Amino acid sequence: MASIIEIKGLTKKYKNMKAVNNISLEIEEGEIYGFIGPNGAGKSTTIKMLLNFIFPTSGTASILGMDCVKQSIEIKKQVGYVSSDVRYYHEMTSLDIFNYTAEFHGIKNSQEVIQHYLEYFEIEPSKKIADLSLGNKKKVAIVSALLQNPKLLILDEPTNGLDPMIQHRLFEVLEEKSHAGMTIFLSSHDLHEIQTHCDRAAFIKNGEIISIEEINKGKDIEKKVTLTSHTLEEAHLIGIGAIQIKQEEDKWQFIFNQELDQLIQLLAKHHVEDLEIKPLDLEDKFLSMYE
Ligand SMILES: Nc1ncnc2c1ncn2[C@@H]1O[C@H](COP(=O)(O)OP(=O)(O)OP(=O)(O)O)[C@@H](O)[C@H]1O
Repeated sequence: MASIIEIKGLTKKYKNMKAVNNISLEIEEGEIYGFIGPNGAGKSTTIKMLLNFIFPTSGTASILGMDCVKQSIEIKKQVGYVSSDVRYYHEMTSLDIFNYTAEFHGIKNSQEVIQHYLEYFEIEPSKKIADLSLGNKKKVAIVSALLQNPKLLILDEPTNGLDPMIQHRLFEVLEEKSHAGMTIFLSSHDLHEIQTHCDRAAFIKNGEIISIEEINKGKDIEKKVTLTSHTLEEAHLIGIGAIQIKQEEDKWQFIFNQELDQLIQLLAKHHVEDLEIKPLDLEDKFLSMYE
C-alpha cells in the first residue's frame, strides 16, 4: 500500500518550547487514521505543518509523495481540510459556500451532490453563516471538504459541536469514502470515536508520539481484570506477571497479558467473590496515557 502522508522527524519550536518534537508517522492509502492526545499536545500544530500554514523548525512531511513546504499548492488541490474552528464570511449562505467550492474545484454534477449532502446532513441552504450555530457551521465545512472528493481528507476535531445523529452520519460517509480509497486523518478527543471508526491511531503528548495502535484487528491479548478477593495479595499478582495493579480494600484491578491458565490457577487457591476479564480496549490504554 502507498503512503499518503509521510512525516519524518518533524519538529516545531516556539522559542524554547517544542510544540511538536521529532515526530514520524506514515499513513497508508484508504486508512482512517486517528490522531489523539490531550489539549495542547501538538495535534493542530502537526496538521498546520502538513498544510503549510506554518513552517517546520526541522524535519520533513510529504503528502501524496509531494513535499509539504515546496509543493503545497499542488497538495492543496488534492486535500480536503476541516479546521477545528470554522470561519467563513458571515454574509454568505451555506449554499453560497457549496457553490463556490464546487466552482473553484470544477466539480461535475455538483448540484446533485450538494442536494444530497444538504439533505443528509440536514443543512438549511439559505441561512447565513452569521446565523448558524457552531455545529451547523461545522457541517458546512465538512460538506465543503467532502464535495471536493479529495484523495486525502484532514479533519481537525470534526465532531466537536455535532449532535450524535450527525456524528453517526459523518462516520457512515467517512467509512464509505475510505472503502472507495480516500485516506482520512482526523484528530479527536473522543476515545470511543477513535476505537469505533479508525484503523489505526497515534497518541501524541507534549509534542511526542508515545504510541501507535492498530485498532479492531482482534490481535490484542491484553486483558483488563477486575475482581474482589480478601485473601489475594499484590505479590501473588506480580508473581504471575500482572501489571498496573490497583487495589482498594479487597477490590483489585490489573492488566494481564500472559496465558489465562496462570491466572485461573492462582485464583483457584483464593476466595474470589466476583471476577470480570475483558479485552483491554483503546479507552483503557489511552486514558492511562492522559495521566
Ligand atoms: N503560535 C504559537 N506560539 C506559541 N506557542 C504555540 C503557538 N501555537 C501553539 N502553541 C503551543 O503549542 C502547543 C501545541 O498546541 P496545539 O494547538 O498543536 O495542541 P492541540 O493538541 O491541537 O490541542 P487541542 O486539543 O487543545 O486543540 C501548545 O502548548 C500551544 O500552547
